[in-house]
Amino acid sequence: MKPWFLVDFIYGLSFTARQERAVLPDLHNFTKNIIERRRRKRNRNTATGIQENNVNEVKATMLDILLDEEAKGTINDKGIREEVDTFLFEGHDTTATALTFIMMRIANEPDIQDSICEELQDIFGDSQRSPTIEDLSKMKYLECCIKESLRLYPSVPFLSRYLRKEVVIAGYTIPKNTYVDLHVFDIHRDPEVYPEPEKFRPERFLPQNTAGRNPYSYIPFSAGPRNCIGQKFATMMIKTLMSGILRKYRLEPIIRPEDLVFIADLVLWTNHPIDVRFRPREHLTSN
Ligand code: HEM
Repeated sequence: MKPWFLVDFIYGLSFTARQERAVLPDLHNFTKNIIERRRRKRNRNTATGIQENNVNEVKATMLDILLDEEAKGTINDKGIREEVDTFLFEGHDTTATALTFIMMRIANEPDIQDSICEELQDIFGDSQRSPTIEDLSKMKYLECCIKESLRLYPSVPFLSRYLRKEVVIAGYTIPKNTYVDLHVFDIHRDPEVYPEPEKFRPERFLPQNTAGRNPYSYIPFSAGPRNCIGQKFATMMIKTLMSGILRKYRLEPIIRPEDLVFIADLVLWTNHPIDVRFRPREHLTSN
């Protein structure tokens, strides 16, 4: 953090600000295209009388709600773009990072990988059908693995808040008007809450083992009024992708967890690629 960047004028002269100005038009065009495509589709549907929220049609999306509000004059084009930006950028890198780390870790935990595959075998048998929402809800063990992976590798490694009021925590007074960083990465490695914190133990998240645990000791999706709105969707995405991959491939390690060198940026990353080997499973049968 460079405190002098807090002064807009100084930041505006920096190399970082120049880079930002160079890439911003691409980013805005990407979002504008998404909004325009939806606007055109809605206009076409209005002209032809198609109801989007008819069960036989595509369901109404959050973007539709925003476009409805625009028609009522409660939000403008820029406001819609900012909302779409938030969803795209909060949702993309975080989920991609979570997937990368869980694949790496599962590749390094062959017994745990076998247990996930047994669960998938119970759900799907030898069928290659796509998962339904009900199938996803049956993936209890995979869900524990996702939670354990997000404990060790939280996509958002720290959260920042600006204190408008003075706060006293454990006898320490933090004055108002202070920026506070909450180090999720370290909170998730507290040995008093998670004995042998570096070990990958999905059973830490079985209901009988989470009862009584302080809810703020596990915050990969943050907590409170500004927590992640996409939490359930992200978990469903990861289950869909991981189950799809593990039904077809065995994951084998290339990089070891102890070799990771982390970078705590806005999203957790490493200063090197994270490679995993995909070995096709032989027993695949078609159905
Ligand atoms: C594994 C995947 C994800 C992780 C770990 C994650 C984590 C987080 C965290 C920690 C925050 C709070 C940031 C803060 O308090 O400063 C957040 C906010 C948010 N997330 Fe996610 N997220 C994920 C996926 C998604 C997805 C898929 C979406 C959208 C479909 C999404 C949408 C949002 C939005 C809109 C916010 C802002 C909420 C607000 O400020 O009120 N996230 N996310």
